[in-house]
Amino acid sequence: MFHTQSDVVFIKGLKVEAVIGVFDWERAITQPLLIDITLETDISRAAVSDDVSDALSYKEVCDDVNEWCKEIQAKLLEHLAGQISDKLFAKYDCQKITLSIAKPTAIAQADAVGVQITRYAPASTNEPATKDVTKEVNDSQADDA
Ligand SMILES: Nc1nc2c(c(=O)[nH]1)N=C([C@H](O)[C@@H](O)CO)CN2
Repeated sequence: MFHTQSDVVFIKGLKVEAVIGVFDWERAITQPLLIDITLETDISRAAVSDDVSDALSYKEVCDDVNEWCKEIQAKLLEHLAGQISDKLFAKYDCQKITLSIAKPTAIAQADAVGVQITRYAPASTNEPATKDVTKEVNDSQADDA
């Protein structure tokens, strides 16, 4: 089958205040995060109907991501990015997600530091988009103890 279109809904520079970081002092404060998200999704229906209920609403995504960042309170940006991408695939009809999360105040000598991930929708929407490494991590932490 030939694909004749490729559409995205994007969010640039979403500002979220959340607990994030590996150090003890970071667990006691909130820090700003700057988040960019690109969701590959078919916009044909919304383009014809002009009805937001047919669209993947960037407003709803912004509200969800803001809430999830505050809830997750991740240590690593990698963990936060993986969790958010899994949640986005579980809730929204999209084929591919590119997500970058920057910490603009983490390193004084840098404008921002962060991670960017690209993930494709799992074959079944019941599966997480990221490989489940929970057992590997638990086993290796048990070995270290
Ligand atoms: N690849 C990463 N490196 C680092 C992270 C991170 O989340 N991913 N986090 C930290 C600290 O929390 C740092 O932001 C404190 O300044 C260090 N490196």
